[in-house]
Amino acid sequence: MVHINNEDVNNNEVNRSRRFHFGILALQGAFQEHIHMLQNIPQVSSAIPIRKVEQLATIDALIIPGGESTTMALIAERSGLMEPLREFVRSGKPTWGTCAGMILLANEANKTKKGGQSLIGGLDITVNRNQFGSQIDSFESALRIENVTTSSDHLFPAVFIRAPIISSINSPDIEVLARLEHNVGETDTSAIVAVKQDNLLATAFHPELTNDDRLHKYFVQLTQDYYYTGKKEK
Ligand SMILES: NC(=O)CC[C@H](N)C(=O)O
Repeated sequence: MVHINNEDVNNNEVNRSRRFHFGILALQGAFQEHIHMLQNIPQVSSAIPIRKVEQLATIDALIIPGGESTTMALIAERSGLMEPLREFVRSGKPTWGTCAGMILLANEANKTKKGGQSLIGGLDITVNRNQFGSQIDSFESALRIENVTTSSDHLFPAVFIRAPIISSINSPDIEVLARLEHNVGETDTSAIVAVKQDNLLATAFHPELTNDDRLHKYFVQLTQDYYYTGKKEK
């Protein structure tokens, strides 16, 4: 093994060669696809399924996948993961929620089952679950995404499956990254479908179900920036 003496090398360069450990919450839903997508990105050292509390300490960043947010929350409660997940998010470490994962990261959710549902929280947004109803169960839409698609680029192929939308932004710290490009049923182009707040990212759709890894690369970049430029504790 090559030993690098930190004092001989510019500290920054040493840090910038670092690769990162990603965890994907694997209680239910589309976690395997996220793992595959991350594994092909050079800066990713590992992408592991997270099922136990102690695994959270081994990762630099977390993805909460799509699936069924009520089921995921129930399993998380039962396996004692809910509070440690909240703690992970509170620590400021990069976390990305897709679809059901976005619902879980929201501080508030509408159209929840009777009695509400428990959330991890962290993002100052309100989400509307199942925004598109059963008539339009799933659809694909090409999106412009801030920081991810450039004007010369092709748009992002976003797959929406019983998707939520962000119905309200409750803090000036929320950056809107994407809105619907076309009306879908009753939902018009004002509907917000991707946001960022510090190191928290949320998308209403499923980027892991496409061949387009731009959002995964963006999340890896966010993780790099977080560990290179100092942690922004909240
Ligand atoms: N594709 C998805 O993740 C669907 C989310 C699901 N409708 C929920 O409320 O949790």
